[in-house]
Amino acid sequence: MSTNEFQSQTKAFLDWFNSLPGSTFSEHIEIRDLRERNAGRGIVALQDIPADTVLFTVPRSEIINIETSELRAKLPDVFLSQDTAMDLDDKPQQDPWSTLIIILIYEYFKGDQSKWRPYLDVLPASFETPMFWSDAEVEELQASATRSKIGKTNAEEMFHAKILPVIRGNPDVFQASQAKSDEELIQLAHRMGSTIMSYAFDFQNEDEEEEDDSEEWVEDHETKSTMGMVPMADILNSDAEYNAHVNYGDDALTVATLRTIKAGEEILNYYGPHPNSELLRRYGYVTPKHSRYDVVELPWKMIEDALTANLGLSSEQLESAREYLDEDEFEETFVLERESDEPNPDGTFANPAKFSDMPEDLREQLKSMLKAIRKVDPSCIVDKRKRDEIQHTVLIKALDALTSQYPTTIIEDELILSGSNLSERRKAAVTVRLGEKRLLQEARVFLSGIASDATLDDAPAPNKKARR
Ligand SMILES: C[S@@+](CC[C@H](N)C(=O)[O-])C[C@H]1O[C@@H](n2cnc3c(N)ncnc32)[C@H](O)[C@@H]1O
Repeated sequence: MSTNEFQSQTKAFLDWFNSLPGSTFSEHIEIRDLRERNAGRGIVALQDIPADTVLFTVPRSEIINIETSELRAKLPDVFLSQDTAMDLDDKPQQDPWSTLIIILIYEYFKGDQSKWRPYLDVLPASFETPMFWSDAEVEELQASATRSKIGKTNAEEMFHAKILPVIRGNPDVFQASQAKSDEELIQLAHRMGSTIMSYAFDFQNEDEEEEDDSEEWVEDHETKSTMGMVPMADILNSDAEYNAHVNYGDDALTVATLRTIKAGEEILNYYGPHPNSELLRRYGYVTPKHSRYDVVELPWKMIEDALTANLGLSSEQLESAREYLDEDEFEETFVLERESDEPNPDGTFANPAKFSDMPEDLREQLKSMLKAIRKVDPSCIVDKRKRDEIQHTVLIKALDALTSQYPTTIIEDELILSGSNLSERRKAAVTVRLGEKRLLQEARVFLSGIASDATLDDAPAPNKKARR
């Protein structure tokens, strides 16, 4: 898109936003074209702005969600089932995700008649997330577990089950849809789904959350959450260190600075403590600062393979040992991550993240497995000291096995990244896999640092992890 076209869309959006009753937009900030650094639009400070300054205000009435959309009244049956959490007349129950996709498709088809048209015009039509990558581009992620999370097929199954029937079943409501093939509608659902993934805000149980925000509770009440598109708040880009945040007021959302922002600095929101793999999957970009949250998924199978090789177990012995393990507690994969404090209240970090221990649940499962093997064949593991040695060796071997599944080394990846003419997608993929390899290396160094005669149980206790 030409710079002129891009800027006139930005201006139309800002004029529209300023015309909304109850909206505010500080004269000390500006929406800027950041495409040169592949960041689309963003908001930049025009002068130094002190901490705790409100930058803009978005009235709740202008958010696109089930509360503000006319669709709820037009298609009560479709959205009723979400409230009652029941399937009605075999119609699939809509969830917050599918609900917002349908609402956005409805507004898209309304074209100029949509009250959100200038806002919809500044939302993206294409995406850099791996869902839209070629096979060769995905291959660049190498052994990253994120490859199994791209989920294009699942998304399309959902669109066929929940989105298409609503549109096709209500041609008078989605009038412009009649000229579209099913395939075109699926592509439109992809576009809206990806927009939601990288732009929507989650208004999960806001009122109740104040009473009790334990993770358990949130899981129990998942169906009550709603998602919404918040004009202007979603123009903010993000990084692991950020300088602004969104306050959820009763009538409006306000965005305020967390610390002094210098003239020319970008205003950055916080999308969450995501590893680069997740940032890429959801938002289509990566940043050096997010690598502190990188994770690696270690499959239990690799631990078992290392155990089998180390102890010379037969597959029958392994099977028998596995039967002793508690099925309900059994984990197939373990997440390796660094210990990272929560960001400071001003959005900065006090300390770098640091690998401080193998996952507790992995150590427990390995210990249980070793006890089980001892029951199957007492000669394998004669005493506790031997058991600790085996644990140590097996963990190192498993890390090495996982590392060897990445076809290139850390040094090779660093060389690739320092080269020129790298496509943005390749750069992102190499950054993700390199971050995972570095974490694996740190885990290995950590394990090697524990003297082989010390027990893993003597390893430093993990401190509080950042909440995910
Ligand atoms: C909520 S939107 C932010 C506004 C967006 N830049 C735009 O032009 O509409 C999220 C998207 O912005 C981009 N983005 C956000 N933070 C970024 C960053 N630090 N670097 C590069 N791109 C970023 C990514 O494309 C992401 O999917």
